[in-house]
Amino acid sequence: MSLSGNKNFYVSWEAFHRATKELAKMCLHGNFDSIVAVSRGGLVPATIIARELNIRVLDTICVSSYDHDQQRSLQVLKDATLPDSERLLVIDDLVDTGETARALRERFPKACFATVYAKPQGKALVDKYVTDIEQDTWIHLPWDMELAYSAPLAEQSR
Ligand SMILES: O=P(O)(O)OC[C@H]1O[C@H](OP(=O)(O)OP(=O)(O)O)[C@H](O)[C@@H]1O
Repeated sequence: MSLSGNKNFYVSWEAFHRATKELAKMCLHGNFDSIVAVSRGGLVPATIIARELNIRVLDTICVSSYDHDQQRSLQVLKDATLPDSERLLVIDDLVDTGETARALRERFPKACFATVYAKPQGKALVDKYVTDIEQDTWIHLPWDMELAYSAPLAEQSR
C-alpha cells in the first residue's frame, strides 16, 4: 500500500491496529519465537504482533537519537538480552532516515526487522513493512495525539 500527497499523515488507534495486524500476517509463517521491541515506538506494535503470533518472549532495546552537526547520533540506553537469531523479530513503528534500522541490523544481523511504516530513505533496511510514506510526510502516531475540536470547513476558509 502506498500513501502520498499529504505532508501530515494522521493515524488513529484503529488504523494503527489494522496496519499492525497486516504486519503480523506477513510474519505469521516466519517461525518466529521471540521479539525485541525498539523503544519507544516499537512497544505498541510489538505487543499487538506478540498477541497475534502467540509469542510470549519479548525484550526491549531502548534507543535515543538526536541531531548533532547535521548527523543523527544514536545512543543505546538499554540493550536487549535476547540472543540474535533467525527466529527473532525486531519490531519498530517506522523507518525514516534508516539510522535506527542500520544500527539494529548491526546489533541483530540474523533477525528479521519489521516496521509498520517505511519512508524511501530507510525502507531497504527493513525486511517487512506495511505502508509506504513519502519522505517529507510527518507521521502522527495515535499516542502523540488527542481528540480535539475541528472548526467547520466554512468557518476555516473565512
Ligand atoms: O529511521 P530513523 O530516522 O532512525 O527514525 C526511526 C526511529 O524514529 C522513531 O523514534 P524516535 O526517535 O521518535 O523515538 P521514540 O520512539 O522514543 O519516540 C521511530 O520509533 C524509530 O525508532
